[in-house]
Amino acid sequence: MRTIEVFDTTLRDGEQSPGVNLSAAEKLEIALQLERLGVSRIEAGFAAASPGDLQAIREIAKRVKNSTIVSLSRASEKDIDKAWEALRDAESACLHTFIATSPIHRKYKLNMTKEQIVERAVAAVKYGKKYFDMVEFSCEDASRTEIPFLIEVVQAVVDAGATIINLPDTVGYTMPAEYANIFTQILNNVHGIENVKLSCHCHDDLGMAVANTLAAIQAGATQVEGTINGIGERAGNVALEEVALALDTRKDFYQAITNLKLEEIARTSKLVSRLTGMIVPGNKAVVGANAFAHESGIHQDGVLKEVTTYEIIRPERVGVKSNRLVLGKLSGRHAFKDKLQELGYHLTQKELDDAFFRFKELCDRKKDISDEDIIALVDAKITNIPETYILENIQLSYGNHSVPTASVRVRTADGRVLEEAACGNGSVDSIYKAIDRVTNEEVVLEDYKILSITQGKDALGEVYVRLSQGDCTVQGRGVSTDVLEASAKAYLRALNKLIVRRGDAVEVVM
Ligand SMILES: CC(=O)SCCNC(=O)CCNC(=O)[C@H](O)C(C)(C)COP(=O)(O)OP(=O)(O)OC[C@H]1O[C@@H](n2cnc3c(N)ncnc32)[C@H](O)[C@@H]1OP(=O)(O)O
Ligand SMILES: CC(C)C(=O)C(=O)O
Repeated sequence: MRTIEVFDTTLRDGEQSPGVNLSAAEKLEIALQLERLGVSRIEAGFAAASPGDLQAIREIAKRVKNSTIVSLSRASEKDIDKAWEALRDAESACLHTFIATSPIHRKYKLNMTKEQIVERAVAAVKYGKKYFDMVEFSCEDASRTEIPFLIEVVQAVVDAGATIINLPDTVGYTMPAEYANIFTQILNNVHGIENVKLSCHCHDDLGMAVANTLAAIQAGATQVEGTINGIGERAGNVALEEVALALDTRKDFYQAITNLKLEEIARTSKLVSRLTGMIVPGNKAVVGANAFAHESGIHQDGVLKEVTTYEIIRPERVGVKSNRLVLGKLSGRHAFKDKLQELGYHLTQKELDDAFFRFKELCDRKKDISDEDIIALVDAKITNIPETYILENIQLSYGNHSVPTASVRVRTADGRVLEEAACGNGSVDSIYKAIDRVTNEEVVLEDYKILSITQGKDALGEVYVRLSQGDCTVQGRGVSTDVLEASAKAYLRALNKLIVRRGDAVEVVM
């Protein structure tokens, strides 16, 4: 089994994400977490970019002890001097110098001939070696460079003393087989390449970063460069957590692993997301909020029976506490029952079927079903009061210049359907007057309270009422996504209790 070294560039290429600008303190916090994650190298910044970046690299170099600290520099003495200034106190330091080698970059950006590129690359490596034992050289835009010229440049910088050679797919252009071929060609044609580390560095412009990285590893790369959460210039860099998990999960295929402490991945991802402001999409591999969530009934049933039916990574492996079965309209009875048991309910089959039916009804009205929704749904039924009146329908006419009018239809325990309408001082008052008429009851409304028990615009509302009739006082509770419906349910429930207390109730089966 080969061990692939991890070179993290979250603080350099990751910071090249538009909108991201980390302070020195934020960079240090991320660097310390990357050290805990176990990355071999931390590219902390580009020392020549600004005094602030130089200072941040310097702080990181002083504090981090177990990872090598790297600064990027152009192939220029001025930049390399700055990198040394930033890294001179590091326990372990590495210079990362680069120059573009592709025809497009040579012609349009650098305006240099092939000979000048080789000369500049060699000079930079030699100058860097005066300060640093470890010098990485990158052929920027390697994947669009003529392979014979790439071999020539790499041979020249290896001879000049580079200890790591990086072949970046700078613009995310290459395809896995092509990228693998570049590594094969370099390995087969550069003398002494076996004495240096060979690194891959992929961007995700065509969504190929992970595939290309894995292809390079298969072809012999010994170091992977990337960022946490895949942040970086344009479409980003390869997401290191995805590469690490692909290798870990498919050891059988790649015969290679990284030495990352995988259980630190979730924490690292959250920290990077929080400090950079780059939100991780829910469906992102390995670290997305939904990466270990199962939504549909058939999957949930499978996971409950044997987790490996639908999970190829155990959440604990990457530091996530557990998987989640998300209850919603696509869930089935197995997952619903499991959730009820987790919440402490042990229902009979009939109660379960009834609760499941009402759960599906709620799902059609509410997108996110929380534990509180389920508790409210079950509790509303579980108190088992015989229902003399069951609410069938409410209709309301309301306008700010008209008198609110409600029409209420109820079904009685013996099967009759009754309907009445009434006007009131407000919507709730009109509903309650219509219920009084339809039930032919005279009660006093002693108290009315409304609460939101779940969150969001479609939250469940909970209404409490207290009614009295003579000496008898009863309470009722109603729950619905609609507060007027919750109000009607609470009132009817209290009336049903009142009827039970008087001994008039017809026993109904739940
Ligand atoms: C693929 C990558 O991600 S590479 C890293 C990219 N990251 C960054 O650029 C972030 C940090 N950069 C910066 O702060 C600035 O660009 C600096 C400080 C490095 C340079 O700033 P300036 O001197 O104002 O130059 P500017 O950025 O406008 O242009 C880049 C110059 O460097 C030259 N250059 C580009 N790459 C290299 C290289 N690897 N080696 C030598 N020179 C290079 C360009 O040809 C251009 O030179 P010119 O001024 O003679 O035309
Ligand atoms: C400097 C190099 C390694 C780079 O970031 C790239 O080519 O994408």
